[in-house]
Amino acid sequence: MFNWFKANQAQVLPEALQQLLQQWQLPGSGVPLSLLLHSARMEKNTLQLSLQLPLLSIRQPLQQALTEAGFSCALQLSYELDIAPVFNRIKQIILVASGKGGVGKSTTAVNIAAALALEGAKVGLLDADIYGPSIPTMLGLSGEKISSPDNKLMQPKFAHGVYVQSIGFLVDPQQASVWRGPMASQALLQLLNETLWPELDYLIVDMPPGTGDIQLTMAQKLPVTAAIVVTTPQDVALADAQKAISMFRQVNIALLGLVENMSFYQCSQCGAQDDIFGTDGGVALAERYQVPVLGQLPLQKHIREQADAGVPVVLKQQPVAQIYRTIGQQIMLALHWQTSAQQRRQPEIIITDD
Ligand SMILES: Nc1ncnc2c1ncn2[C@@H]1O[C@H](COP(=O)(O)OP(=O)(O)OP(=O)(O)O)[C@@H](O)[C@H]1O
Repeated sequence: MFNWFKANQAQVLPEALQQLLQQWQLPGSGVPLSLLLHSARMEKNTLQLSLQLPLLSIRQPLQQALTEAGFSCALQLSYELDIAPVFNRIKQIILVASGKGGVGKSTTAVNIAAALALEGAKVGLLDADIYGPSIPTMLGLSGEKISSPDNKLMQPKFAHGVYVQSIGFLVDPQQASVWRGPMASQALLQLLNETLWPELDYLIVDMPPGTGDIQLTMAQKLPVTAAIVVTTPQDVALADAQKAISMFRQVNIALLGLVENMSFYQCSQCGAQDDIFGTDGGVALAERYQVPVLGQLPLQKHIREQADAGVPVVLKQQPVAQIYRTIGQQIMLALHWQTSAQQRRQPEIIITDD
């Protein structure tokens, strides 16, 4: 249970407001807000909620619910992730993988990273795709070179709310694509180790496509929190996605779920849909392996255009942006439930006069 107020510092919340906060659920997921609260307090007509997750997207609907219930207070959201870092100042590392190339893994990684940043999270994105580091282009950073203030550690780039490091900033992609497993995983570890990452809640790693030696070694060497597999719905991609799921199971990395990309084609003119890669293949695969489907994205011109323009589509007023935001939120929630109870801060004791 959480605190309604901190003793001696603020007034007790009115009963009706306590009730509203008890009952209110996150739009979409239906998760009770009360499960995600550290504390709630009213100060100078501002309701201050300290959350266990960065969830800026709830501000507007919650404010609306408060107004509708007759509370005219302002709303202030803050968060504190009670998780011990897995690596230096990085709290969680999430791999984005695919069994097959070209299914939209990097596009998904970029949009998820930007979606988490929109929630107010501290996010990093590490582009480990030695076969085609496309993250710099997708974040408008192509041609950039990494600088090192102390000639030892590298300064990550910052774009659209995300700290970025890419193998593409450092080496010629032609050269990197012929690396063998140990070289590639060594380079990845170096990128992780020798970058001046600030404090991060989430570091998203865009893995090279496939399930071979390189991917396996990388997955094993990194202090990974969890993974996501991106697939398209057609049979050839699904067979490879299956291998990716097996690979993570083999090395005991928790799989948060599947993202089915290019689930259907959506015409940018008339909105008509067509299942050019088949229907719900990713959903069937997820069912078979008992993993959640985090989201289904259409094959849509806006997604590709925004990727080429260096501004992830999630930042735009597009219906598809909401799908990425939902995926981002699901990832945060899944990681949150996964975190062991012991790791979380114990709730503070409420001291009252009676
Ligand atoms: N849902 C989508 N709708 C339209 N275009 C998309 C979609 N997803 C990805 N693309 C486009 O498809 C191309 C490949 O995407 P992306 O680079 O993300 O794939 P990948 O799986 O990371 O590839 P690689 O195997 O090279 O790592 C890009 O041009 C991207 O803009």
